[in-house]
Amino acid sequence: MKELPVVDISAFVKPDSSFEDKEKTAKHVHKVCSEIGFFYLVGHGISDEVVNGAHTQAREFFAQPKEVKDEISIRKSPHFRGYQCLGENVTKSKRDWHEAIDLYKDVPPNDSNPIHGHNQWPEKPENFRSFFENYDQQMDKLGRSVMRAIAMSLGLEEHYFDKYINDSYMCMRIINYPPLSDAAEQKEENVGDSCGVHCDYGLLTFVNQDSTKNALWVQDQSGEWISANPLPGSFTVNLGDMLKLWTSNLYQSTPHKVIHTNSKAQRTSIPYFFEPNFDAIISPLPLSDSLFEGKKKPEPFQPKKYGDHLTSKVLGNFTFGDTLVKKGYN
Ligand SMILES: N=C(N)NCCCC[C@H](N)C(=O)O
Ligand SMILES: O=C(O)CCC(=O)C(=O)O
Ligand SMILES: [Fe+2]
Repeated sequence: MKELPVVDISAFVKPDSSFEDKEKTAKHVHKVCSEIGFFYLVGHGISDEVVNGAHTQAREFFAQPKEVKDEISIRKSPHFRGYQCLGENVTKSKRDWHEAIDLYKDVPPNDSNPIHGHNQWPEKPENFRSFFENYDQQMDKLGRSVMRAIAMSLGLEEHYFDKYINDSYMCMRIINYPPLSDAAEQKEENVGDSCGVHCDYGLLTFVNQDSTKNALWVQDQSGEWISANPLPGSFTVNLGDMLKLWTSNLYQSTPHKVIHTNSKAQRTSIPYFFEPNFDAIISPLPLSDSLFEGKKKPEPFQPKKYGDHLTSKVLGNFTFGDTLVKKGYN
């Protein structure tokens, strides 16, 4: 069985690393991003306490009765932020069998786009909000470090991406997956997977998985599905659509899905999406032909504003999407 590669990012996390150490890491990053676009990240500097704490917070929130969780229901937010119950998220017209809290960068509501607004935070657990605000800060810093490695891996200056990510539009999902068999037992209609096949929308996703095995699956370039079993001490990282666009398909925005069937236990996972600035225009980078060794360099893609891509995806993600369209959000 194939396994995902491991990337040690410490040369970009520690201050005062040598240029040689960074170059070595960047070379490896290049190989991994062009071959699969999914890897385990170690040497990231985030403490076990923070990594595990996210699961403790998540489990405590999801263990509450539905009425309590619905106090911050996403249906109450015109900004797509808050709690979505089982089956409320949709992927490729099928209902996903998970419940989640969706968070985005907190910004004043603004008529230019429906997603802009404030998050909904639960009353309990008590320190949930401060925990995840701190988590966001730490992950944002890590995202910038990995983007410096990505810049060098593409033969660009280390800080090339800084101006595109200095106001990154954070997205985070705090997810709970009951076993998929529950949906069948409860005769739920139109349920697909725990989370159906999709690619992520931005730059880098840092998935903080619990220890459940054989749940997250990744499709490689040959079409084979590989299990992204959690590796203790690592984040499971994948690239999003904006890196694929930036690199004209040299780097992969890898399709993945979640199927949680193999146990009676709930699975928690907290993907942190490190994104460009909302208004960043992503235009294909002027990459050297030599980077494409062996591969055909495709015609550059059309430039896109990241925020437009995010909005078009998010608007289609919920069972109540039609209502939103009728309300004039689309
Ligand atoms: N912010 C991100 N990347 N969220 C990914 C959610 C994936 C499932 C969603 N229903 C979909 O179809 O995309
Ligand atoms: O549950 C996971 O580990 C991954 C979830 C995911 O792919 C997503 O929410 O985009
Ligand atoms: Fe994903």
